[in-house]
Amino acid sequence: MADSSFNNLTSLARALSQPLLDLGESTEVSPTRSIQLHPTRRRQLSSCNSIDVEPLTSPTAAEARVLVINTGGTIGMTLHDNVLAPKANAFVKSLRKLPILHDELYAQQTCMYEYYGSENSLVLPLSKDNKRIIYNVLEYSPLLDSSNMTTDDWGRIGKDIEKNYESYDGFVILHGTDTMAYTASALSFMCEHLGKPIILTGSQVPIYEMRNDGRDNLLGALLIAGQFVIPEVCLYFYNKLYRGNRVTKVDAGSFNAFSSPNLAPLATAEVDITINWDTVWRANTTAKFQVRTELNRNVGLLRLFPGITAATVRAFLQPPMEGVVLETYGSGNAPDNRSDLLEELKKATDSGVIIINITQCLRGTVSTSYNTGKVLIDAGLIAGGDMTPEAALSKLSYVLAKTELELDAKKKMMAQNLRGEMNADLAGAKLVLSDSRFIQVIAKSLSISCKEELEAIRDALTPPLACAAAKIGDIEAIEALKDMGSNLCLGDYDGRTPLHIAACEGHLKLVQYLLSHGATVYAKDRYGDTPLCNAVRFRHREVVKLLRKTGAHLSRDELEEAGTELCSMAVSGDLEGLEIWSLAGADLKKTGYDGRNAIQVAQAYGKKEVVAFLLQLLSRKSKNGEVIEFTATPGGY
Ligand SMILES: NC(=O)C[C@H](N)C(=O)O
Repeated sequence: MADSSFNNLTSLARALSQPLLDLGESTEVSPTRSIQLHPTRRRQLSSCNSIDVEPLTSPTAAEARVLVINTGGTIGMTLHDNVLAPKANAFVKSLRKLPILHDELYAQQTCMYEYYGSENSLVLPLSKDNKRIIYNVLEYSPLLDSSNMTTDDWGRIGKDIEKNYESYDGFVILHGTDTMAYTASALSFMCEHLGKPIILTGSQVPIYEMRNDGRDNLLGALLIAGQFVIPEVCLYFYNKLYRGNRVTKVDAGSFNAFSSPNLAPLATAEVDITINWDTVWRANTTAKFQVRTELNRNVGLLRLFPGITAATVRAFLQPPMEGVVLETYGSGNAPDNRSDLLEELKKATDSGVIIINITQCLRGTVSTSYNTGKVLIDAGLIAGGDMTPEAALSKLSYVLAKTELELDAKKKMMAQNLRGEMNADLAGAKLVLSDSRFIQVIAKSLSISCKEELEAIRDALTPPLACAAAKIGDIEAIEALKDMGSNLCLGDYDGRTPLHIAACEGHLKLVQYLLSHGATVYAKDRYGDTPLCNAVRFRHREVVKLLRKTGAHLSRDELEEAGTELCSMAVSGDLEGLEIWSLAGADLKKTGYDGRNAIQVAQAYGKKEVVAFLLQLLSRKSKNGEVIEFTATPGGY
């Protein structure tokens, strides 16, 4: 019954998805995460009554965690002998004294330092959306002016994110502005299958000065990193969030220092923070997050200028050069009457140097509209579209380091849009829901005419429709909704996304589909549950495995709680439950509330088959490729 009525809905949705009127851009609601305090933290919170403080006004405000990596830059500089230089070990101390960046009372009332460490933990005041963003600052030594940064520093940042990936909801990188666009571009390529926000920011005036842009930039970056699942490397500056590989520094003396000439901002922080979800890169993979730190340094940027000599070009293209970004005129043009130059370029590409053609213009793309552009294609150059020089260079460095690839595969990768760094072919651009007849028929029947009301209807309707389709595993219906422009990572009124529902129901194929079309494994519903928690609870083994493969993980609190859960399953002989929890990443040796682990409890209750099963699971579990063997000891574990 439910199926057939939904099929009708599906065909209705599909039939009505034809464009009728142009009603402007779709601006879907944000998949804001509802991060609630987990029982462990709540218990910790309720037991911390040793401190004589006022009772909490909002004890159940959701908490999110952000890691701030402070690499240096003006934001943390002070004047010495009339020049600015980074000052070590001063940043956190100064933030503690700023009420907009740290709420000491909340930290005290919730015994936050006991739980998250006292040295570098801070907490923002309650956000407009009733969220608490707890952040830890990891300060590098030495702090660097970003002009001193090298590819090794990018690698260090990447590794630190990888190491801490599962413990935080988002990452903020404090960085000097001078080379921030390079680092943002490089990280966007190095971070493969990213599912969480990484936001670079800094300032033009040190945070220690009375008038500065550092406080606002840090605050905005933290609020976005802690509240929105934007799976991208971004740059936040002067109230705007940009895609990191689209920006370039355009002003040395203004707070508005960056520009993203070929892509509108991903978000703006005005009275409200508005995310442009249509532009945000959507996850499309079931692979796990990883950071590639190998980068090829034999790359360079060469800017054409009238009268450049063939000798200069030849010298630049000499070994060990392996990849060059050639900045050409206008829409990708070079002199077609300079065979000496073109020959040098051709010789280099023939010998295996990859040369990417990008424009010297701030805005626009390379094309082959002119013969002066076509000659470069004939010389073996690859069109770099509308990439910034920073993006093109770091992409080249990343792609050339993939030693497992042949030259042709590397060239192909360079021409592809890997992380939204270049404009994909816009032919066949997707329909947005506001263009569809479906929404307009509803709007008409409700006598709705203005764009805002229409958007409100659309945002209210599509997530529950997608969830209803997910309930019965109807991939076609989900596909129809997606084609109408629906964002599949949006949740219903309880923050439950189609992925949550599909995980509960065990629809493996749909889970696979959703993960390949924008759903995020990091979505949390109103109760703080992730799709992984749901799949575990409803015992869908294969779904658990797929979500884990995609990078889903239990939170620190859930891992803590797992000990007690495992013990009670051991007592009841619930082998299936034990296996599912183990697959989800629970530590089978984790102790429960009475200090015993599941094996000890099973032994105490004489559950021999449970002990044997747990031992078998443990011996199967491998860490870093090593099989961990456990043998029963008379005293237990
Ligand atoms: N505003 C800044 O951060 C500039 C500084 N020289 C840097 O890039 O580290």
